[in-house]
Amino acid sequence: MSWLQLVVNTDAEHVDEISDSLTELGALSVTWQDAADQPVYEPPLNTTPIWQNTRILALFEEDTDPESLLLHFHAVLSADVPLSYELQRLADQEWTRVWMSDFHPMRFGERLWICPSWTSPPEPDAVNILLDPGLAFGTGTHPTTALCLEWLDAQTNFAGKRVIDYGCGSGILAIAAAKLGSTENWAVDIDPQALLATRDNAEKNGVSAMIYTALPEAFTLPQADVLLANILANPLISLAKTFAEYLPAGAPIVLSGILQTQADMVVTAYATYFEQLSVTEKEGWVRVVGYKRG
Ligand SMILES: C[S@@+](CC[C@H](N)C(=O)[O-])C[C@H]1O[C@@H](n2cnc3c(N)ncnc32)[C@H](O)[C@@H]1O
Repeated sequence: MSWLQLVVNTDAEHVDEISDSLTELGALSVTWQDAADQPVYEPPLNTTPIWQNTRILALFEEDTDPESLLLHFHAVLSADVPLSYELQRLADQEWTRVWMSDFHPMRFGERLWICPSWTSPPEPDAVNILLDPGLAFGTGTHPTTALCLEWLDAQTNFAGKRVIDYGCGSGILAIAAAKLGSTENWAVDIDPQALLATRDNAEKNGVSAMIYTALPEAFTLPQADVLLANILANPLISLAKTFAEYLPAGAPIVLSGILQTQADMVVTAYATYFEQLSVTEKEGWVRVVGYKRG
């Protein structure tokens, strides 16, 4: 099985517009990464620095016609969007191999470790999550994931909790929550591939019994104790009211995937339903944490 991958380099301001366009064009998944953190695809030396800020990876079915895809891509974007791009054929195996060379155990906060399965956890008594890179986003290398993992690590009262991981990708946040003691963890994603990856990763970590997966349209839940969502700013803003309905008064919400320049608009959208909103920055990305109003 192979995939057609469109790799787009752009500046941080245009991530949302381009990601939305790629979704509109039928991408199976759209993920992004800070180019500086990702040595796999070195930017060409003559690339304007601003275009190197962010790299968007969009995966399409293998039988997608590349010419028609590029034609439509240009048609849906505004003419002044700064970008460079490259089309690649990607086999599942290749995807895994390129990441393996750059993936090593990483610690988040005091006790949470993400370890690839081919390494030995450096601290066997820590909370170790075994996670291998795959097609779904979420290995901990991206600051947006790291911000959520650091928040999770700082929680001391997860025993018996019900958690929602909205935009679960690899399931990394739901699995971390389960390993920290929460008993019912709902992993939700628009991408069926992410739900498969989450189930697979949950099994490898021995927490399958605590993880439930669902597409957003199939997801109904009375209320949870915590909601984490690492998706882009625009979907987060659209989902503010829905998320508020999933939480009782006083329950925390953790939002990530937000550029520093977008923090104010996310805070404004959530202030209607949540209070004590705080913003934490990491490498140009922010996490917003708040508590459901009473
Ligand atoms: C940046 S990844 C986050 C993955 C993982 N939770 C992490 O923290 O690393 C965002 C995920 O959200 C999913 N997603 C994007 N928009 C969504 C939406 N409106 N509803 C549910 N999932 C969405 C994407 O398919 C992707 O898997």
